[in-house]
Amino acid sequence: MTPIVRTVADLRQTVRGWKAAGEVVGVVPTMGALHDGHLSLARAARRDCDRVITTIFVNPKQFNNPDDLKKYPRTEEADAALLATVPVDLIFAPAAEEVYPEGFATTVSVSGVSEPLEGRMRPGHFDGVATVVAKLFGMTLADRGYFGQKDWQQLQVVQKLVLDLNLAVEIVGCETIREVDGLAMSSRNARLTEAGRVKAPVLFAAITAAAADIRAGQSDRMAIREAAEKVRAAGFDRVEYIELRDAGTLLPSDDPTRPRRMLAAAWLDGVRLIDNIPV
Ligand SMILES: Nc1ncnc2c1ncn2[C@@H]1O[C@H](COP(=O)(O)OP(=O)(O)OP(=O)(O)O)[C@@H](O)[C@H]1O
Ligand SMILES: CC(C)(CO)[C@@H](O)C(=O)[O-]
Ligand code: BAL
Repeated sequence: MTPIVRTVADLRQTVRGWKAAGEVVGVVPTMGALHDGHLSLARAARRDCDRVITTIFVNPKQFNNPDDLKKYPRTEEADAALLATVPVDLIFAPAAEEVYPEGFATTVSVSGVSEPLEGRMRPGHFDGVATVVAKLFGMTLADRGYFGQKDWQQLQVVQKLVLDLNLAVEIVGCETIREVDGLAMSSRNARLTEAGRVKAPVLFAAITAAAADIRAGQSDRMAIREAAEKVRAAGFDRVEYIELRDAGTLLPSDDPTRPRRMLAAAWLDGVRLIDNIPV
């Protein structure tokens, strides 16, 4: 079974041994409740690195909604069994007090790219993410960090964090793993009702169609409006946003010569789903 380490001191001791032997260390940060999306990151790390650490930590600082934090699934035993199939070398699963001991007083805040979209809808969320990711890099001494494109804005925030703070971590963005019907895998999908699960793939289908229409010459605004209508007509409770943005800055972009990304967030069955695709 994969060793589960709970303290930074124990983690450091193991990793220092690896580093002394000249080994390259990869880290896959997660909040647990693992699925094939997470495992694809762990497998990518396994291919590239001598040693792979998966962190499992439901980071209270990035939850702007206390109910969401309370309901977040915790399935450590099943997670460890899945990670043993990759396999990874170590699971780091600290308690909240280990990560944020009494007197903890630092917040890492990445301006600009953190602000629109998810940043606007989930105030404080990316400060929590940037703070914990900076800490996880410091704790694990990783050479490479693996993140999913499903959380596209998070990936841009982490890239900027590493650039601005000169962190010696190479960030690897891994493509979104989907269910056969197109729904992006996500731990929160487990909270959908059976009927909701049937409707959920419409989000991906609608943005895929909109991106194709834009490439074929339809106006950005019209294509996005049609996508939002499809999502609502499928029975989603609310579309928070469907936006076409510059893929790097996440600012509005009407320049088709630059890489652009369509990003979406919508509520179904009281569950907030997000997705994004290149345009
Ligand atoms: N379907 C997926 N494909 C690729 N990477 C993914 C996928 N889902 C999550 N990841 C990545 O796994 C890492 C950990 O994500 P996290 O633990 O939040 O899982 P999640 O399924 O996205 O959960 P949530 O329901 O909170 O969105 C992140 O880098 C995230 O982008
Ligand atoms: C990167 C991360 C593990 C930080 O808590 C989290 O935001 C996530 O699971 O995507
Ligand atoms: N998958 C990003 C982490 C979060 O939703 O809080």
